[in-house]
Amino acid sequence: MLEVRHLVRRFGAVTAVEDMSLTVRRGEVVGFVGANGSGKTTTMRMIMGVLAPHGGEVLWDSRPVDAAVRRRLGYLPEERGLYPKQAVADQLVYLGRLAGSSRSQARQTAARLLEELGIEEYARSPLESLSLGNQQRVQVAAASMSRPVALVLDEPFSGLDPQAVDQMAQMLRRDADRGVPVLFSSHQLDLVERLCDRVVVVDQGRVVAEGTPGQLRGEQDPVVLIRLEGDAGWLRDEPGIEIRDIEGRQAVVRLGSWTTTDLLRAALSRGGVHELRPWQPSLAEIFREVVSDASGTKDG
Ligand SMILES: Nc1ncnc2c1ncn2[C@@H]1O[C@H](COP(=O)(O)OP(=O)(O)OP(=O)(O)O)[C@@H](O)[C@H]1O
Repeated sequence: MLEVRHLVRRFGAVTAVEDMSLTVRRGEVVGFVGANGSGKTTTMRMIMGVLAPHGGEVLWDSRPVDAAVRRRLGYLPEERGLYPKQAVADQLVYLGRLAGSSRSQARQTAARLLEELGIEEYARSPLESLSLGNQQRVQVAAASMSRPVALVLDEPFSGLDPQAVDQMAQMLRRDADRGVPVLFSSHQLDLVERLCDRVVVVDQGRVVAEGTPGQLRGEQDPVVLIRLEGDAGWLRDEPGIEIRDIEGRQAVVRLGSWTTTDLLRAALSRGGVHELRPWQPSLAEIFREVVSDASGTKDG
């Protein structure tokens, strides 16, 4: 189990990470989401020991991570970091050997990873001759060469086409199923929602929400969809509810101080109601909400 406890990191006057705590258990894929500059990369760098924390600690199986454990953490850094001119497979084999594999073991692992990621045909090509998306796949293969005990991936999905996204997602899921905790950052919230067991939402260097996508939804006021016989515009003038979306006869409404019955009664007094049902907000909507709530609390 990978644990981050109360990490702090400043850069001059800027506090990039204020008080970051999170856990990634074996078999779990955890999505790390937050606006630009919210402290995800800085946290990952501290997990990897690339950057020293100003407070807090990183634990592996309840013990502070040391150099030996760090060698076994697979890392996809934001700045990437393979050699553009060297052949893809050679770099992977080199990384495998650095992590203690024999040459033949490393070759086997490299071949398997390239195949899983659908880029085996480029094994002998220099990295720079690949498209950016394919280079990205090689970078992720590189993070997996050390037979990692955990994976820490900074935006592994950025720049990938839908097919590559699926291959990468399957690979991470397979790693997790083998017992490897996976932490990855992403701005693609639909993907995070699809792939993750848990989501950690950060804002201004601290965790503002955490849980399964289902739990995060449960913490919100109920949101309902209502479809009326007539125009739904009157809902805009009702205090105590919040319009999320409104178009013609249909609206998506956050109930706030209203109950579903209040809404039904108000709607029926104005005509027929064709449909009234719970609305599942997307992770993107939840994200907007928790981040704006957290910023509001701070400013106030
Ligand atoms: N080396 C550095 N020197 C100065 N400031 C830094 C440095 N690294 C990060 N920061 C600042 O720390 C804050 C957090 O940055 P960080 O890169 O961790 O955010 P992030 O959540 O990964 O953002 P993004 O989603 O844009 O990658 C930002 O304000 C950033 O400008």
